[in-house]
Amino acid sequence: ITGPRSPDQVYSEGQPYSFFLTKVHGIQNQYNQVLAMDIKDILSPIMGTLQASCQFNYMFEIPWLMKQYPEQFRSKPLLLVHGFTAGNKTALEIEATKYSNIKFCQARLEMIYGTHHTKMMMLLYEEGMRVVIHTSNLVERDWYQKTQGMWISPLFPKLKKEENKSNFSRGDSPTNFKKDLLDYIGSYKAYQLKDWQQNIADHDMSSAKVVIIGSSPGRHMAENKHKFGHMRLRKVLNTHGPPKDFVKSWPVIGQYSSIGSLGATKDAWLATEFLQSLATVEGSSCVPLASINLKLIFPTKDNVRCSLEGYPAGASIPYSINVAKKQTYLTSYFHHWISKGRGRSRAMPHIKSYCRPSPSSQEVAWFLVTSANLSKAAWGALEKKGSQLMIRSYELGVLFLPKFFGSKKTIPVSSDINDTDKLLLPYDLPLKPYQKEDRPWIWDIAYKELPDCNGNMWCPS
Ligand SMILES: O=C(O)c1c[nH]c2c(Br)cccc2c1=O
Repeated sequence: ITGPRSPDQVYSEGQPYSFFLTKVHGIQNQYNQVLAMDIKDILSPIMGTLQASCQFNYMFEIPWLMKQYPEQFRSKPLLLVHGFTAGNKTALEIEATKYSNIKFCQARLEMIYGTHHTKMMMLLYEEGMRVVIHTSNLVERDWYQKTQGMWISPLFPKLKKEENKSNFSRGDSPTNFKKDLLDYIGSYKAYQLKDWQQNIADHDMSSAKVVIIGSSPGRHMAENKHKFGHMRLRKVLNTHGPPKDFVKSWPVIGQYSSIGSLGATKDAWLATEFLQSLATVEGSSCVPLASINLKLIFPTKDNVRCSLEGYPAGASIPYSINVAKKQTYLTSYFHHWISKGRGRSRAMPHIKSYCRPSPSSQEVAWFLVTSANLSKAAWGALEKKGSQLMIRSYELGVLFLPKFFGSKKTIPVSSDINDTDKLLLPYDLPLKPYQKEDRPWIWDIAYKELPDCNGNMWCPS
């Protein structure tokens, strides 16, 4: 079909991977008609008759959010799960005063510098329940001219009464989606989430094909060491990852919109502990790391300057000069943000994704879309001789593994929107490495030499 599609048509065209990007204002139509959804599409009555919803996120603009729900759903119970404290928490509650259907759950953040990054919608319908795990804040500018990703679950039917009496794991999938989602939500230890835990338990999620990869703040040790963060990814790839010899020469790609302090050298965390997890293969995680080619995608200052939003796009790419100057070794890993295939080279990335592509770029051994940036806060850092993993923030993502999509060893990928039978990547392959004059975007320094596409300079105060 050519021309505008209804959300359910876009949804079915995106199966079986169900990985979509957000629509972008100001690019050619065809790039928004294929495998792209707006928040209004997700919340459309065509996707289900809403009874209640729960929005996990980091940033919220409540009046804007309410307008994204269809009129007839705006009075349905809405639970907002956030990480705000003190003044920010009060401000959020004041913003919601006039909406009597809104309730709050403040996620515990006991680790300093931790944030509640997780972005998830749980949608309870008359017809069943749907889960959306994505990368966009619930603010207008995150859904306007950025590249954002989302996984939209199937419509999970309600379990018949007698079925779910036994225990929570009734109606789970081969990927343990339901159990892992309940474990993640359980890690909040918040009574306000009890009803939604029950909603999950009450639904048949056996059709979920993705694996949950979450992060929850804390020091995770012993049997919990592989429950979250990069050790969770290591465990899942150890169990379900590619055969060692099959991917020997395959690179690993990290793509994100912010970078934390990763240590003074590549061997402090990035090229050792973190790469060890990303490069994990079936049956063993002991891979000679020096042989693995790690490629990082991060927008250059010119990518931002020439973007649809201009320099202001950089207000959502918070890489600070004080962090960057301590880790100039990263530049040798960096690659441009280029997304010609998806029409999004000028729609700056706020999506975070990781994958293991073949040298030919035709297939991947796995693909992960997540809220987790390139930071120890998000992925965790091993402590006490590797006996515990310290994570500061809440994060959530979904991992696509070949075996759960019926194929033997790989998932075919493309960035050409005509290949809708493949997993469509958010950026072009092969990647373009930084040249020596390229600089990563840094958000807290001035750019006064060249104006952006709106004729403005960037003078952060
Ligand atoms: O995870 C996210 O969505 C984000 C986390 N931190 C941010 C900061 Br700090 C400044 C501006 C934007 C973001 C952001 O978008």
